[in-house]
Amino acid sequence: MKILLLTLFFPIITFAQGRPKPIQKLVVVSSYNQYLASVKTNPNNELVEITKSIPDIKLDIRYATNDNFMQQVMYNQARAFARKPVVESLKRIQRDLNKKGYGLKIFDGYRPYAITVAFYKKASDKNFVANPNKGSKHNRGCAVDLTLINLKTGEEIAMPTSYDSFAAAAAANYENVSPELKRNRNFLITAMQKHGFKVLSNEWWHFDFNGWQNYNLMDIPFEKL
Ligand SMILES: C[C@@H](N)C(=O)N[C@H](C)C(=O)O
Ligand SMILES: [Zn+2]
Repeated sequence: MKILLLTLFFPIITFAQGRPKPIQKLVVVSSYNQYLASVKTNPNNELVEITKSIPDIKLDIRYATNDNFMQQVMYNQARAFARKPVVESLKRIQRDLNKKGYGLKIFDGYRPYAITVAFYKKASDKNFVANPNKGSKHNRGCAVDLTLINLKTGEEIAMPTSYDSFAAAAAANYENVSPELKRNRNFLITAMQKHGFKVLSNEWWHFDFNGWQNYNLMDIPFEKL
């Protein structure tokens, strides 16, 4: 009986153990018509231009300038987009912050997949850029890079590092910073968390929108949107 059971189960076990995990093919939407169809099916898929929904929000789109870690212009247009529910949440955050004398400044939103590929190729430290094998939440229109400004002066609120610094102090829970910087960073993180965003552990400025898994990776340039 024992032998019979072993003979029956052995091939199944080896098959299950020996079979390599199926490689998941990455789906990246690069057709504008396919994107339009997805919006028709679900209006939440729309990539909304952030300034159209929040006209008073400040932009500093570094990837449309040379002033970024790539030291080259990556975007032809200084624009920022995100999926509809992401922008709606940003609007609520901006409203909350404005009441306290602060505002948001956006460094980046939706990022076409091809840009993530270029980042990964050139970045000196791959811990600060998404691996194209998985793609970035920016490619899904579900991540934003941002900071706080003083509403009266328009000046940035001091943070532990500059944007896109590859330093250890960029970590969202880095301890060895002054009480003031820690307060500012935590104030931003709390304001974002309240409306559905989660900070990236090694980048205080990068926030992923909860539910990003429901959105496809995209490779459509800003010019088409
Ligand atoms: C490149 C940096 N601003 C960034 O967004 N990094 C994360 C990890 C990403 O590429 O998704
Ligand atoms: Zn980011």
